[in-house]
Amino acid sequence: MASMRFLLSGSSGFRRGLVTAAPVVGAAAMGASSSPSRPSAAPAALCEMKGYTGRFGGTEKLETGARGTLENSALEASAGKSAARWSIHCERIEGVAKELFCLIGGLDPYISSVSNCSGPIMKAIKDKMDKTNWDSLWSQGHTMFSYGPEMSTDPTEAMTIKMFTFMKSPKRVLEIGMFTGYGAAAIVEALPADGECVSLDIDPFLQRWVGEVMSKFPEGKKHSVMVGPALESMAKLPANKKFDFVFVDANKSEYKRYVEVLLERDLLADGAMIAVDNTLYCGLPYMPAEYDTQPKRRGFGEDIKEFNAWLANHPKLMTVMLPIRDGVTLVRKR
Ligand SMILES: C[S@@+](CC[C@H](N)C(=O)[O-])C[C@H]1O[C@@H](n2cnc3c(N)ncnc32)[C@H](O)[C@@H]1O
Repeated sequence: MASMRFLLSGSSGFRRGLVTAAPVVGAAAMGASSSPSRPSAAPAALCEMKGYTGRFGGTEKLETGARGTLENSALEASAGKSAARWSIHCERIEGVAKELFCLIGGLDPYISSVSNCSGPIMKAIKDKMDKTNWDSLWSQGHTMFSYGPEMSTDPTEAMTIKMFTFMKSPKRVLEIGMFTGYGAAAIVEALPADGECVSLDIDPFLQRWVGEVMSKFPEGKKHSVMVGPALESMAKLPANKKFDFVFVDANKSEYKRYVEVLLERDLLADGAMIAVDNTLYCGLPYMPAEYDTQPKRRGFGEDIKEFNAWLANHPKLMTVMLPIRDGVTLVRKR
C-alpha cells in the first residue's frame, strides 16, 4: 500500500506511538561512562556494552524542511481519505492511518505551539544548539561522544521542568547529565534569586559550550558545572548542602545507582523531588524485543525497565510516571 509510506517516516510525535522504519546503523561511538576514552570505531560486539554511547544512529530527526516535505507528500498522497470516507477496504485503512497520523503527529507541535514559558536563556541555548555542527565537532575530536540535538530535552519537556521548578521553589537543584544545558537553562530561569543549579556532565567540552551562553545572562551565575563521571562527582558533593530538586538524565544504565547514592549520602532535602528522564525509553521497557527496530538500544531499554520496577517496589520512595516525550518519572521519599 504505497500511500501508507508516510506511516514509516519521521515525526517525533508519531514515533511516540508506533515503531518507525528508520534505518538501523551502528552506534556512533562507545565509551564507558567511567572511562571517557574515545574509540574510533564501534565493532558490532561492543554495541552490547552498557556504557554511555552518545547519539544512536538511526534516531536523527530529519531536517525540518525534509520532514515537512515527506509528511506533506504523504498527506497529499492520501488526500480525500478520512476515517469516515471510504468505500473499499484499502481506502478505509488509508483513511484510518491518515487520521491516526494527524492525531499523533500533530500532538507535539500543537502542545509546543500553545506552551509559552520558555525564556531568554533557553532560547539562546536552543539557537546555539541548532546552529552547532555536532557531526563536525565529533569528527574533529572536540566532543567526547557523538551528539545530536535530539539528545537535549525538547521545548515541551524543558518547559515542564521549568514549571516543576517554579512549583517546587527549590534553593538547590542538581542536574545529572547536562548536554547543552537546555534543561539547566529552564531550571535557572525558574530559580529564585538566591537559588543555584549544579549540573554534572562527563564531557569538558560541554562545560565550556554551556558556560559561554550562561555568562551572557545575570541569572547564569546561578549555574555551575562539575565535570567528570556523575558517580564520581556525586561522591564529592558536600552532604551538608542538600538538594530540593534533582533532574536525572545521564547514563541510563546508572540511573538506579544515582538514586541510591542520593539516598545513601543523604543528599536530598526534606520533601525533595526527583524527576527522571527517558523512563519510557522509546517504549522498549514494555515492548517485546521482537519488535526492536533499533536493537542496539535494547541494553538501555532493559536497564530502564529494571530501574522502573525497582522504583515502583522501593519501600521508601513514591513515584509516578508521566508520558511526556520519552517518559518522565517523578519520585520523592515517603
Ligand atoms: C540526554 S543528555 C542530557 C540532556 C540534558 N539534561 C537536557 O536537559 O538537555 C545526557 C548527557 O549525559 C552525559 N553523560 C553520559 N554519561 C555520563 C556519566 N556517566 N556521567 C556524567 N555525565 C554523563 C552526556 O555527556 C550527555 O551530555
